[in-house]
Amino acid sequence: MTPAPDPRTLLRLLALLRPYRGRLALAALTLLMASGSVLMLGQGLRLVIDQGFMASDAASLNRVLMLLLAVVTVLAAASALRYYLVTWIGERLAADLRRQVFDHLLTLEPGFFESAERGDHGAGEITSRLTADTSVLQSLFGSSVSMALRNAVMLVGAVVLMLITQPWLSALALLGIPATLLPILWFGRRVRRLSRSSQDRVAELGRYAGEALGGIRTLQAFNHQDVDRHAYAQRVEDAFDTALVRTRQRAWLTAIAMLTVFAAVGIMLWQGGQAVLAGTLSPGELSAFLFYAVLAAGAVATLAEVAGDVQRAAGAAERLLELLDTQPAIHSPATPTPLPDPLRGDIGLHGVSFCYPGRDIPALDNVTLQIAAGERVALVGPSGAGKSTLLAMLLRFHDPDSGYLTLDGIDLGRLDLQALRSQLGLVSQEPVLFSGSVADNLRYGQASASYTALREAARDANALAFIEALPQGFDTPLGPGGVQLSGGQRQRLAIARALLKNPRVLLLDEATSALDAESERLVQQALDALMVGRTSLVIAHRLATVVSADRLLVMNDGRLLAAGRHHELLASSPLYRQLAELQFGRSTPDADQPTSADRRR
Ligand SMILES: Nc1ncnc2c1ncn2[C@@H]1O[C@H](COP(=O)(O)OP(=O)(O)OP(=O)(O)O)[C@@H](O)[C@H]1O
Repeated sequence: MTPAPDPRTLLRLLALLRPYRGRLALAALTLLMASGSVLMLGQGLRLVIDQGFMASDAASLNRVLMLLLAVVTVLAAASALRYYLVTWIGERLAADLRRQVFDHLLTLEPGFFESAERGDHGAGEITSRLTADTSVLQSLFGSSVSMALRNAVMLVGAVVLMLITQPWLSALALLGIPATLLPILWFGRRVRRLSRSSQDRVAELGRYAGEALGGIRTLQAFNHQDVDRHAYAQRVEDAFDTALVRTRQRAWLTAIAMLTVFAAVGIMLWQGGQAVLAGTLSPGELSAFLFYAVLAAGAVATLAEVAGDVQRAAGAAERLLELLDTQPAIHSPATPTPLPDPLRGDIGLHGVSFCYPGRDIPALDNVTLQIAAGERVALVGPSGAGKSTLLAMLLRFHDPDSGYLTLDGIDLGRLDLQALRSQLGLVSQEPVLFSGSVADNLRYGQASASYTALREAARDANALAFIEALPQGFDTPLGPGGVQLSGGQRQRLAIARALLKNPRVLLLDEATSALDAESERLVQQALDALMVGRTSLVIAHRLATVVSADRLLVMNDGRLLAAGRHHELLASSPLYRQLAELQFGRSTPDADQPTSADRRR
């Protein structure tokens, strides 16, 4: 059972409509005019029968028919305007909400989305709130609310007019309406529930097929077709069975609805007919009465249906408002400390500890570390040592549980978040490229970059040749439906993007993915160009970086175990020796290779 909607939620939704007060008032007016016109039709019917047909008065008949034509014209105009205004308001509300929610989502820290993915709602839940829940609200305000109001007005109007026409027959009708509607509503609810479960089954079919086709290479490589064919067939039959149950109920509903509605009309005709024969009711009055009774019954049925929609919408509204109420855990301070200009780019970690929510082992455990401006530092350590977490803390994707990080001696928490991030260039292991052209993706680094600047960055990142070989060069679309790039090409685009950003500090998560020797050389050259003159923290997976870094930091289980040059660590750190042996084999590379500091000299 859905809980009753919280009135505060509805009030907050109404607050969203405040800017559109004028249109709302106009919509209410057209609604009243349309409902009033419908009610007048009943009176028109009475006059046509009593003054036209029964009195055999052609002139009256014509007059009444002309009047009715005028009423119908008002009804048509008011209904069209009402439909337009109400739909406009619904669409506008959904558009406003979508923008508000998306803008707000962009301010939330990455951890929020990760915990939502791991949570019981499942991945994609937030995007579904953005599309599905806003659509529910759009249909609530775009039709359900106006339907409810229109039917409420008609119900009240019809009942009043029935009572005026014939009180005792009205009493009979008012008892008859619930008796007629109850079985219909009961069946209707069942059918709706079954429809929903039928839709769920069909959605499950879509999900299954999507996953199977999305992973078609793996599926075929493992000869999994028979299992999938069988599993899919079972789901299809499931969906069919559910649809059949629904159809059976729906067939019953149709029969019962026809039977009860016509029985009720029959009873009223019989009772009303007696009154007409006795001369206490005119034939026109009886017709108008029946018209109102059917109108009232229709209004009650619609109201019952809309009540369900409102409850569903209340759930959607609550979820959306909850999202809007989520405060970003990571934000800029009210009065941020300005970054020094020029920024040196030295970094400090002071007793930093951090544990991911829901994990009890710390990802970083009391790490203290100073990195000088311009220093090239490589982070090494086994998988899960906390290397990526350390980079993420510098970007303030997470804040430490204890301790603090500094840039040029200033606590990161005291800096404006955008100012901080504008000084950090991130090239991750599997760079994310967005839909849009190559140029659009490069301009993530610098929105206003000229074509010449793009070319220069691409050239320094060893990406120019392959970009120019693409069908439309810098304008080639990437992402879904666009051109697919290789791992090495993506990396070089990401490097060009970081070059355009021109940050003081570079955070590199080197690609471990199987780059061939040529791509690896091109990527490494590009990285070397990128690192010149900047403080760089590199998660090192590759031999070249390990030996050429100014300093290597050995991490394990979130702790910083040792720091030093390659040959120093070979002597002092058993873990490093072990890692080096794994990477280089028994024969370690020439320890006397020049470091970047040497190269600069
Ligand atoms: N988003 C997350 N939520 C929960 N735990 C996480 C998350 N990211 C990382 N961890 C955990 O934190 C620890 C450190 O992970 P981290 O990714 O920093 O290690 P790493 O040294 O970069 O490893 P790799 O070299 O494999 O990328 C691991 O135990 C990991 O399981």
